This record gives sequence, structure tokens and C-alpha cells, in this order.
Amino acid sequence: MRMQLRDVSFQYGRETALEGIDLDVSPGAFTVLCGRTGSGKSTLLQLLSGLETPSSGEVIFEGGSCNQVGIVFQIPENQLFAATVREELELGLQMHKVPKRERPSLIKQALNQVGLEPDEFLERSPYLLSGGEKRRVAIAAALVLKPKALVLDEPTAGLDPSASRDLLDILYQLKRDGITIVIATHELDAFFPLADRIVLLKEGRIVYNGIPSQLAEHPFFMEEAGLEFPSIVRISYLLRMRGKDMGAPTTVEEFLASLEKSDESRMGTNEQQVPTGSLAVTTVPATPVGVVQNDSQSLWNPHPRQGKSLLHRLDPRAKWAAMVGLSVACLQLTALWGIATAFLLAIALLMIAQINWRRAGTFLRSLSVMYIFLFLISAISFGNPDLWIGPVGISYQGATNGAIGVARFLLVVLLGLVFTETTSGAPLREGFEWGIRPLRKLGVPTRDLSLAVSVALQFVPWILEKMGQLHKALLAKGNRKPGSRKLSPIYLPKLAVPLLISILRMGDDLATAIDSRGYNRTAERTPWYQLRWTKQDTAALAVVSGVCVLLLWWG
Ligand SMILES: Nc1ncnc2c1ncn2[C@@H]1O[C@H](COP(=O)(O)OP(=O)(O)OP(=O)(O)O)[C@@H](O)[C@H]1O
Repeated sequence: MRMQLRDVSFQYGRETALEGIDLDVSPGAFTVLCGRTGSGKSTLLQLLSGLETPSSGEVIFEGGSCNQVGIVFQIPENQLFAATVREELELGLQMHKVPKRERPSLIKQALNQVGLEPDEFLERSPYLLSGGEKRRVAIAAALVLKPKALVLDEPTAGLDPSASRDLLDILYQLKRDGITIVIATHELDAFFPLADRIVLLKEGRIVYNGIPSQLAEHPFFMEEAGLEFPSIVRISYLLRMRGKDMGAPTTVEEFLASLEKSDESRMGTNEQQVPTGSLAVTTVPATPVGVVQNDSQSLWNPHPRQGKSLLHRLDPRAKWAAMVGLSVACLQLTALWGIATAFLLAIALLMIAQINWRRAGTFLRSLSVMYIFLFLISAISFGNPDLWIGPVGISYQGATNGAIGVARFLLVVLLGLVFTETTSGAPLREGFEWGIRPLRKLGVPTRDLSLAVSVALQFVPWILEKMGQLHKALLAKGNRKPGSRKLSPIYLPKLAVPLLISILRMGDDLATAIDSRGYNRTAERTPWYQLRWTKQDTAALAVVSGVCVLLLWWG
């Protein structure tokens, strides 16, 4: 299947992730997308699989549709949903309404393609497999739907060399089976010999798009993209500088052949000096692991308040006070106009904080059960109902109170979102600890409390992100229209188990990290973040206080 991107740009809210991308992925080709972190690789893969649609430009699927593009995400845990490998692979088939009788053979075939013995793996839990095996199950879950193209995000990240090599073999075999493959990776070294085409991205733009041998001849494109040269390229270039013309080999075999050829033809020629240019610099050994560089910024940054919006820059104490004040005011609202004003205010805050609407929407949707519960608890009345719906009595006054309760709850949630999205961990904890410090005299463990609150609040954006990733992974298994985010409600419960596992794992990692740092509840500590109150904070708090008074007075 041929996939084309024509002058494609993509934005997350105001942030441009890709700009002016023209790319032609030929049928059966093995394309490697490479670039530094944040260069836009994952976004490009999501456009190729129809999980996102471009902000401008177009994505064309020739000889198929986005439903025939399988996607394998970066973290295997974010795309495993079922209790057994068999159920995991069956989920996609079920979502595509493949008849039950055809499923077992398709599942076995897909497992064989990734080198997993069906009899051994079918009934095992995907969560209890090794990293390499999980990765293979994720690939098998995409292959079971017989895709024409497969896009994979960092498929070898975190694997040991042997698991990584096995995975490369599987991918190469898939290419030989005629599947179009696009891989996003930082590991150019591993994929260089396999690639038919290499695309280098830098800050959302393509800086190179061509065959590997051309890139080997002009390796400075990699430098331009901020990437390390693959070892083959680096060694052959340095040898060339020393008078051994190696050509531009892209595999070890080509390299050895060039070496032998150059040894024969070089007899009698003088060696040249090694240049002092950038490639020579690559021969300097990297900083040994474990040595901390003398980078004062990374060790000590007393006022890291250069956030992207005004709200990011405010002192956390001002934000805590503002959030508490506004939340109390919102919880007192009863008048329609007061509630409407508070919503306008919350929207303005979301805009100032530059929070992505989609992100805010996902978060609000995740609490739907709470809104319904809150509403029903007020609306249902068995004493003196105005209306009976079957056996359930509804009171009009109760329903109005319920709607007001839901609106107040929504407002508080929005304020919390603005607060956590604009305040990172250390400022948040320092601000809170400062506020509750007087309670220390009463024996309250303020330090533990502030750490607990800061961790709990930071879980909110993290959980949002996880939910977004899981939602996309589940969407990718089903029939999808480009950019559509609609997932049948019957599949939504599938998100619960992987989400819970991720949360437990995160909690466990956090506890280990706290332990390993020798957290001592009684010892005084040196704060990394220094609180500093400025005129801006006073002004912001004055405005918020005014708004709170107005809301309390008239709302
Ligand atoms: N959900 C999102 N909301 C807002 N910005 C995002 C989101 N996802 C990515 N971005 C931004 O878009 C840009 C491109 O991100 P992308 O994940 O595509 O890069 P990448 O090259 O795949 O990075 P990595 O190698 O770290 O996965 C980055 O600046 C990133 O911060």
C-alpha cells in the first residue's frame, strides 16, 4: 500500500509538531524515520495510521485505507488489554467482526510470524511476559488483522541486544512478506542496514529523505538533525579521511568489501591528516556513565519559573490561594448567571494556561460517572416526586439542585486542572508545605502531607496522558475513520485493567524512588525550589480575590 503525505502540518493546540511534510512511502518499502526527541516522529506515525488527521495538507492511502495500517506503540503496556495472549489478539478480530471460526487460525498465524510458539503463549497473560515478548505480542496483535502496512514507534527501545536483534529479524521477514514498514527510532545504527529509505526529522520538518547510501555519503545531514552517526558511517568516514576510500557502505558486509578493495588500491598513497571538523569530534569518548557534568543549571535552579504562560510563572502560594478561594466561591454558586460567569472565567484560565481543549475534554469525560451520580442523588425522590419514570420518582427542584451541583463540581475540577497543568511537582509541594507549616506545631506531619498531596495532584495529568494513549491503542485495533476518536462504549471497560496496572506500577516505582533516596521524615531538607513572591503574584491574587468576592456576593 502506498501512503503519501502532501504538505502536511500538525498542531497540538498551539504547538506545531509537524510542518510542510511531503513524504511518499512506497509499497513494500522499509522506511526509517529518525530524529531527536520531540522532532515529530510519533505524530507522523499517527497520521500514517489515521489516528490523527493533519491540521493542513492531506494524507493519501493508495491501494487501501488507514484501516489496513497496523500501528505498534512505543510502550507495550500501553497497548495490551486482555487477560491472555489469545484474547489480546482476538480483541482486534472481534472489533473488526471477523467470524469466530476464522479467528484461531489467524491468531496462530500472527503468533508464528513474530516467533512465538502458539501452544506456549496463547493462554499466558501478556502482562507477565518479558519486554521482548510483550513487544512481539503487540506486533502480533497488529498482524492478526492482516495489515498491508505496519508502523512501529521505537520498537527496539529498552530491549537487550539479543531481543533487539530478534525483533529486527522479525521486521525484516515482514518486509520480505511484502508488508510496508515505517519505523520511528532514535537507533539509526540498528536500522541503517535494513532501511530502503531514511527520513530525518528536525523540529517537525524533514531535513533528509533518501536512500541510506546517499546519507552515508553525506552524513552531515545527520549532524543537522542532531543525531549520532551510525558506527559504519562514522568508521568509514574517518578511514576515508585517513586516505582509505571506503565509499559509502551501509552494512558490515559492504564495509568489509570496501575495506578489502581500498587496501588493494591504496598501496603507495600517502595518508591524510584527520580533519578537525565535527566528525573528528565524534571520536571523543562520550561522558562515562555515572559522571555528573558540571552543569549548574541541572544541579541548582533557584527560580525555575520561566513557564510558557503567566499562570506557569506565578508563585505556587498565589496559585494555591487562588484555587482554594475560587473553589470555595464556585461551591457557593446558585444563580444561573453566577455559574455562567464562573464557567467563562474557567475557560479564560484554560486559555491563558494554554491547555489543549482535547486534553481538558478527555479529563472531564473521565469523570462522567461522578456527574451522573451527583445529579441522580439530588434528582431522585421517593417522598414527594413531581414525576415518575418507571419505579423512580424525580423531583424538579432536586433535578435543578443536581444540575447546579454538577456545574459546581465541574468548575472545581476545571480549576484543579488549570492548577496542576501549570504547576510542576517541586513548586506545588513547596507552596503547599508553606501553607500548612503552622500545623507542624500541632504535631501534624506537614512534610509527609505535602509530598502526598503533590504526588496525588501530579497523578492527574499523568493519568490523563495514560488514558489518551490507551484510548488511541484501542482505537487502532478497531475499524476507524481518519481522525475519529469514537470508540464503542462496550470496549471502554477494556481501558480499566491496563490503566490500573500502569497506576500500580507508577506507585510502586515512586515508592522505590522515595526509599532509594533515603527519605527521612524527621530531617530538615534543602529545597530545590525557592519560593519567591513578586508583584505579579500580588496583582494576580488581588484580581482573584475581587472575582471571588463578586461571585460570593451575587452568584
Ligand atoms: N498530546 C500532545 N499534546 C501536546 N503536545 C504534544 C503532544 N504529543 C506530542 N506533542 C509535542 O509535539 C512535538 C512532537 O512530538 P512527538 O511525540 O511526535 O515527537 P517524537 O519525535 O516522537 O518524540 P519521542 O522520540 O520523544 O517520542 C513535541 O514538541 C511534543 O512536545
